[in-house]
Amino acid sequence: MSTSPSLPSDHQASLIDGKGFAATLRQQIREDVRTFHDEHGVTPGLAVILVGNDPASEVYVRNKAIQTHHAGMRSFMHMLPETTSEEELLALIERLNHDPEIHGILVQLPLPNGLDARRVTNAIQPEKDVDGLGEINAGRLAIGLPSLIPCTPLGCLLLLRDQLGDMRGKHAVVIGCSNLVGKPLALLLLAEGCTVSIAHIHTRDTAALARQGDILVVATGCRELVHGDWIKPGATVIDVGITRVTTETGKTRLVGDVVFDEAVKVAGRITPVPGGVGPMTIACLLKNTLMAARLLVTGKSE
Ligand SMILES: Nc1nc2c(c(=O)[nH]1)N[C@@H](CN(C=O)c1ccc(C(=O)N[C@@H](CCC(=O)O)C(=O)O)cc1)CN2
Ligand SMILES: [Mg+2]
Repeated sequence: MSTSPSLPSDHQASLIDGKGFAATLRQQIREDVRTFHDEHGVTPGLAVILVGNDPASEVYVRNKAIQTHHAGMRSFMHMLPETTSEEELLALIERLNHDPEIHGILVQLPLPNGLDARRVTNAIQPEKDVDGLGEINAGRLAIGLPSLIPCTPLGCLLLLRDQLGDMRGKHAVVIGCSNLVGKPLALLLLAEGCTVSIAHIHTRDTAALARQGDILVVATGCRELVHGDWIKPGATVIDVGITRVTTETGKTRLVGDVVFDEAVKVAGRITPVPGGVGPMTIACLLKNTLMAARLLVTGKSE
């Protein structure tokens, strides 16, 4: 791979510190939770449901519980066996929907085979759907109404706003069109005034499209898909991928969807993996939980 003639040969992108940004956001949320409690006498409560024993999911839900407590909110964990039926899961969600101490509910994904994620996610009361994955919140986002926004795309948006400010007129290329990240993020960037292109499995020349992006977001789950020569010199690159790989020495490390060592020589700014987008996901979950509590208690979002 050769670097662009428009960049000095020793060019290095600046790193977008998602870990630091998320820590600051969590501290702000902690203060807002205290103020909310002082004003309304209510402590926001988040219910997290994990079905089965996926090791990565177990780590994520444990971190969600720890960070919920740190933010001054109440955490309610429901660890269900792999054998849980859809009816049992739906019955639990129905109970949580009616529980006044619970303001946010999420079901950790992926669900074990045999459980219909769409049906389960849709059973969550839209006002408590802090993952923003139900059809009501997804539909509201699509038509530009206020909604609970999925946590990872919200995290990407907050990082991009912090880095770039006004994004009107910028060409944002989003590679990946999942309901969890790519599609909602494309809609959020459209609302920011970007011209948005979405690349997916059938896109003819993804590299050529990617090279047009002032902003390039990669959320495919396909490790190190994007090479340095896919990136427009000076572009802002957001790498959403997280894949754990085992090195020759037997140790494990995380890699993104972007070949970092190549991208860093071309991009203007880039999120590292780990420490980029990942930490924003849980910080934004806490933000959504406080927002849901505020809406449920006061009927207002601010
Ligand atoms: N119901 C949901 N399920 C899943 C979501 C989600 O938002 N809602 N997202 C992911 C998993 N996830 C949270 O649930 C998550 C992923 C990554 C991180 C994170 O902090 N990553 C770190 C690295 C952590 C590590 O060492 O493994 C980083 O990138 O720096 C937090 C949360 C799928 N499921
Ligand atoms: Mg490759």
